[in-house]
Amino acid sequence: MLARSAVRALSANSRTFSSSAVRQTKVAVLGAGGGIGQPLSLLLKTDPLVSSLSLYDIRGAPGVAADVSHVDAHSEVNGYPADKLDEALDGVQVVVIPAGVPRKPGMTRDDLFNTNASIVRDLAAAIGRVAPTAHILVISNPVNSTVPIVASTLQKAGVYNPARLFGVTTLDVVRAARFTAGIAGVKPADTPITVVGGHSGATIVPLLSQNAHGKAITGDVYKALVHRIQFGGDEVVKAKDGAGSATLSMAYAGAKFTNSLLRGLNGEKGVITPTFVESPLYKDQGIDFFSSNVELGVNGVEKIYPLGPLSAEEEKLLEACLPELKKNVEKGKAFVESLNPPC
Ligand SMILES: NC(=O)C1=CN([C@@H]2O[C@H](COP(=O)(O)OP(=O)(O)OC[C@H]3O[C@@H](n4cnc5c(N)ncnc54)[C@H](O)[C@@H]3O)[C@@H](O)[C@H]2O)C=CC1
Ligand SMILES: O=C([O-])CC(=O)C(=O)O
Repeated sequence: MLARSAVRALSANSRTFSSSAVRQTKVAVLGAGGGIGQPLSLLLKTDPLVSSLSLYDIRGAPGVAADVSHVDAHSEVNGYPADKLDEALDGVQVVVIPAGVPRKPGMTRDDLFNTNASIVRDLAAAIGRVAPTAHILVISNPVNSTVPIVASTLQKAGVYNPARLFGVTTLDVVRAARFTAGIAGVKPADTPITVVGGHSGATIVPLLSQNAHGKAITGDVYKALVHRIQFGGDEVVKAKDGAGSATLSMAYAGAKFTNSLLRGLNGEKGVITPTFVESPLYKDQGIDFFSSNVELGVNGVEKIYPLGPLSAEEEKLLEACLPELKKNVEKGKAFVESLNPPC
């Protein structure tokens, strides 16, 4: 039988081993009381790479936290009301932001700008102050503008690191895989589709030709598939008929992207997925942010991949994407600059 002191030493060692083998991460959700925030918080609670969850909202976060905290996963959960943003951000390494208003039928994502721009800017300023090295995952629309708003806000605060800022475009990737698989009669796992550009209508560019099943889809079926991927959000807004936009599929996509980032931060190699980041790909055309395949690693963005071979149709989609994306990105940057123009 082992002496009691030897047992204590062994269990101390195994604790040390397990905590260094898998880095556990404190994650905050800002907007945790909302349609996306609630199911996203639940899914993050079940992610073994999350050690602690900080749930913040101007309404209802302590209740959501009390509820989610009963799930028998190991992470601890705390909820913070409107006046406790700084406490919610204390010590977090990853912040996911689904705060802001969703669309109603007849609206574009850009119609959300007037309300969501200042919400996202204020949250970014708090992150810059309290958790300046956190990785920030922006869900709030219009993503094409809210990501530049976060970047410019952090830049002003002198703490911007482009390797740590991500627009979450995973729902486009999820939809592209699902819709393509449905047409091809295969599993979504067989139709991983790279989606590039931005996250609204014509700025969403699915590269179907890079997948064997996607490439086989042509003519009117191809056109309808591209339209459905680009306007999948509108499909949900219409079906919800005034009650908001995609929440459950977005929570799934948000949890999926967060898990990819956490795996990268943990040192896993080869974690590659599309995300909207500061990118060199179209900087020569004045577009600072672009979504393409990105390798995620210990520093966040490790490598930004070029688009690869495009079909003639995809070249045209890209041509339509770039001017609209440029406008959206510039609008976000101008919003922050206009508040305090550079001398
Ligand atoms: N990136 C993407 O693919 C997608 C983005 N979205 C966007 O996500 C956002 C949220 O959508 P839903 O959850 O459906 O809306 P929701 O209205 O159900 O929830 C938003 C939550 O944000 C909270 N909030 C508002 N101001 C806040 C602040 N200053 N600080 C913290 N929390 C604040 C509200 O109290 C509310 O609980 C919308 O802008 C929507 O367009 C939605 C689907 C997909
Ligand atoms: O369509 C919306 O407003 C919400 C969204 O971004 C999406 O579902 O892709």
